[in-house]
Amino acid sequence: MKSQSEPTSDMTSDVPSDVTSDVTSDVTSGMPSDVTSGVLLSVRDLRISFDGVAAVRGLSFDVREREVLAVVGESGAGKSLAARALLGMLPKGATSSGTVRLRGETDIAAQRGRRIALVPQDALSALSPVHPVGDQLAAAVRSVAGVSRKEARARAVAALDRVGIPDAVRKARAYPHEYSGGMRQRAVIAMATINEPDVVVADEPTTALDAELQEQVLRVLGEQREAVGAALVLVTHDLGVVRDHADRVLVMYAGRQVEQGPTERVLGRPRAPYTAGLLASLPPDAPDGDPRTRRRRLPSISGSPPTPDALPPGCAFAPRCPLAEDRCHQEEPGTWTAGADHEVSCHRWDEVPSSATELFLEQPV
Ligand SMILES: Nc1ncnc2c1ncn2[C@@H]1O[C@H](COP(=O)(O)OP(=O)(O)OP(=O)(O)O)[C@@H](O)[C@H]1O
Repeated sequence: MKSQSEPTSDMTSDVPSDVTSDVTSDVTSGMPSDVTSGVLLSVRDLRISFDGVAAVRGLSFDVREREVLAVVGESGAGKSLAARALLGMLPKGATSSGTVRLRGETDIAAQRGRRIALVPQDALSALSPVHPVGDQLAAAVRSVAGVSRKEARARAVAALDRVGIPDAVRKARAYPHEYSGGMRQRAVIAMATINEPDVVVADEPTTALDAELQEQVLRVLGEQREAVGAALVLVTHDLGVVRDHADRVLVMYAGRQVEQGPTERVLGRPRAPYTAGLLASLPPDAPDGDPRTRRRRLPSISGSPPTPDALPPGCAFAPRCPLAEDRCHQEEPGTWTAGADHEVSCHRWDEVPSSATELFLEQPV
């Protein structure tokens, strides 16, 4: 017998009800070409501000069918805001413009939980503490598919089993606080993928976990999104994760795109000094870290990113950039094509050396 009300059917419903989804308000007219070009999700000139201060400043990118797009950058770059905009889940006080289209549709909020789903940083925020996990998954199923309670329940247990929750029948009856951190994050992945969405947005999904669990959870996320054929937008500050898991990468700094393109191209031959700086900062013990960093002290990009209300003139990265020259401090760079499907926003992109990480390495002692 159930004494509590039905659990929420939408994993995003724990988000404050004051979220806005006005990002879709500026709808491009005409027939969306992305519907026929393998582009699932199309973002154009996304801008997000708080009290007139711009935190995301004109972001455009596409997510294609089944691809993994990583969004990477330091803290405050605007990654989470951009990710939330994809789901029509901006925080209170945010104003936005630009276009987000999912398979040509602009009413993203209506598609949340079915065609697009979130794996948040903190699993507890996605799960109700007062309902058993299995009930929450079953409710998510019933919100989309006209199936019986029994069938929804069976799908919930199967989903928990698929993400590697041992004794899924019993665990389905347990509450979130009875799960370990890693298990909770698996349950949230099960929740995000149970309705076979087209796109999963994972916002730093392993931040709260230790290193071993991080790898496990990323593996499970990869397996599940492949199993349901979804694309994945993976927000991370870790280029090691990008290299291991992403087909394409969007590098952000101070609310703007710095560089985007296929992971191999962007990390193999970064054209923006900022990307090179992030690469040079990969820990020396990272399996794919630049071997040169192992011989020297771990470098980092000196200084810290500006806050949105204190952006420097010109390129926001210029004060930290070893290649900055006068115009970098005066004019914001446009966007150039550096190769097939490879864009860069840097005045000096074609002068960045092939050994760009060297720009940030300390000299041997
Ligand atoms: N609710 C909010 N109210 C006011 N400003 C906000 C709010 N959320 C974000 N911002 C501003 O937007 C900036 C970008 O935030 P965002 O969370 O997208 O950064 P991020 O790149 O995801 O960083 P992190 O890796 O630390 O999560 C913040 O530094 C802050 O200045």
